Amino acid sequence: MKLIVGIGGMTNGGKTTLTNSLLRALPNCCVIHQDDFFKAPLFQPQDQIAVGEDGFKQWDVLESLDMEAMLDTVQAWLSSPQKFARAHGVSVQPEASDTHILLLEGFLLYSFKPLVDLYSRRYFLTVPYEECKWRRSTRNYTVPDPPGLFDGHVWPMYQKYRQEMEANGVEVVYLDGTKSREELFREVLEDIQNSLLNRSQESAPSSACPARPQGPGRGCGHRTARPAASQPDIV
Ligand SMILES: Nc1ncnc2c1ncn2[C@@H]1O[C@H](COP(=O)(O)OP(=O)(O)OP(=O)(O)O)[C@@H](O)[C@H]1O
Ligand SMILES: NC(=O)c1ccc[n+]([C@@H]2O[C@H](CO)[C@@H](O)[C@H]2O)c1
Repeated sequence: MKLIVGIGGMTNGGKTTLTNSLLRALPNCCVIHQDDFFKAPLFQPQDQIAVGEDGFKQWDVLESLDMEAMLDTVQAWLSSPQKFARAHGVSVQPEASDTHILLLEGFLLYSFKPLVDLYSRRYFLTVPYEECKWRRSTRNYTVPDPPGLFDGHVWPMYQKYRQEMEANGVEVVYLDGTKSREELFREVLEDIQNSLLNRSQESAPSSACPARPQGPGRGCGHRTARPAASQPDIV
């Protein structure tokens, strides 16, 4: 069973923090960080990041990311999660060897069409504007934010892409990033575990579920876990 989970949402919503906790807790779990696909690798010239009419480097637009390369990496995982795990130093747990989870972490996860349908779960972390701006001001990015970047570029692009995502009907599970790290972790871990349980019950041979009270084609009637909240599992 393969599950691709998106940990998306706004800058400084807490995506990396949550992702790292989930990575430690979930079996056979790999991660791909969208920030690794900026067209400006560390220690190389940043000439692929356009400068806008506002004078700011346009970091927060999809064109600044090599999304084809990110998609290739996801497809490498899909074609052999075992091999991908080994190559990324994740040791496969024998007792859960048929379960593989891929976390995608990033701020523009749901704006690149070829990726959108690959997710089994799409989470979207948000915090209020003031909190976001404050958290961002405390960060040290490899390329420091020039003065005015947040209000002039980062926040307007966040609003634009979020509006597009919603207008396109992409279903996400919103998470309140002002909750404690522990609460967010528990909430998402439980939801992913329920997805796994539902998936394994759906794929169980029908002989394991002789009584099908929900009628043909509706899956196993022994479902005990909370049903998936927002969209079917499709991987
Ligand atoms: N639940 C939380 N409550 C309070 N602070 C948090 C929480 N989660 C993360 N933080 C803090 O907020 C800041 C951003 O967290 P993190 O790096 O996880 O966010 P992010 O969404 O990955 O950011 P970006 O992708 O923009 O770098 C960090 O200083 C982190 O310690
Ligand atoms: N990771 C980087 O190289 C980098 C460089 C410049 C800006 N950023 C910011 O990262 C955020 C996404 O995590 C975006 O809001 C970028 O502005 C990242």
